[in-house]
Amino acid sequence: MKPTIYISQPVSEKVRQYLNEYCEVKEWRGEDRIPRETLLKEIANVEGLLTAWHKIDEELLAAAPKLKVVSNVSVGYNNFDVQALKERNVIGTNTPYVLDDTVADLTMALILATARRITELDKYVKDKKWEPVKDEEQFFGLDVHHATIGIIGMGRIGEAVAQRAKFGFDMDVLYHNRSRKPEAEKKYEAEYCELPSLLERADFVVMLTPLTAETHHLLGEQEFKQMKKSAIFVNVSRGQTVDEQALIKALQNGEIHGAGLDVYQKEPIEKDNPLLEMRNVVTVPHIGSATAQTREAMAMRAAQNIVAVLTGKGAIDPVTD
Ligand SMILES: NC(=O)c1ccc[n+]([C@@H]2O[C@H](COP(=O)([O-])OP(=O)(O)OC[C@H]3O[C@@H](n4cnc5c(N)ncnc54)[C@H](O)[C@@H]3O)[C@@H](O)[C@H]2O)c1
Ligand SMILES: O=C(O)[C@H](O)CO
Repeated sequence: MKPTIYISQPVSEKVRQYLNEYCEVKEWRGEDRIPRETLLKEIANVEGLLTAWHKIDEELLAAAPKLKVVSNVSVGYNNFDVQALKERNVIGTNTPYVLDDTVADLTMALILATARRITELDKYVKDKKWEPVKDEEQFFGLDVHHATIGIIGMGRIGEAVAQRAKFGFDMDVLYHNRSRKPEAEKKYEAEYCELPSLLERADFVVMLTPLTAETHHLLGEQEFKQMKKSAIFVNVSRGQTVDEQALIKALQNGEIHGAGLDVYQKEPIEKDNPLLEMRNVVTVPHIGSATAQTREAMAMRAAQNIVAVLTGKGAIDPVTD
């Protein structure tokens, strides 16, 4: 008999067909995101759950006593209580590698858009304010090429950003990571720095660590003060790796030049968040991996993880801590 799984978010026909080969598939078909109470009821008898954003904690695991695997359609798994999964012998999986280039592209887009004021000046043109001017200084931005990038979290995506920065834009690459990466140092002529030194030297500070207890508010008031006044901060990791109030203050006080943001303390961002009023801040709605090809690859990888566990082969991408 095939194991039953639950899919709490839309997947393509191709992914559904693949899962159907190995599993009885139950699926959320509502217009909106599935409410948690509904999810808890739906998973009462399933062995696998494919999800992307639900909190996977003791309450959810207790509601699904037959569960063997929770497969996240996401590389970040800060929605998992890993200890609770371990205690219940449930395997958690994520989707590394398949999204690295797409997220790195978005990171470079945020760097460029903020430095060259793309969204601000796009609005200016579309607001029909463009008139012949004597002094074009009002349109000036900052150079990205040959500047110094500081990558905090030199993992899979961090390296994909370093590759673009080094070979696409001739940038000097500094990085801070849990451990040194000699191969990356060679490949991108990257220099390892302690955090304060990276913050002092980088023109572009890019946050790419996972959200963990250790990285929660890794950047706060003191760290923004350490950055150059001309620095641009880019966050593509998780909103909570940064103290958002401190970021807002640093921008308001001119302690940094600007910010490019894909992630926020609260998502969707609150309508009265001061970041939304700042011309020097580029905001996008958590779209790091949001291309059709990459989201399909992520969903397929998540499906393969579920099947691998439920057919006894062992997870391809188990999360361990
Ligand atoms: N915005 C988006 O749409 C989007 C998309 C993909 C990933 N992400 C985020 O990016 C994160 C990174 O993804 P990845 O695939 O590169 O992960 P990864 O595990 O390959 O890399 C993370 C790196 O951060 C380092 N790190 C961890 N804790 C640290 C600390 N305290 N100080 C310094 N370095 C630390 C690790 O050593 C590792 O090298 C994900 O966990 C996710 O939160 C966001
Ligand atoms: O961690 C991830 O994969 C992204 O944030 C996608 O949601």
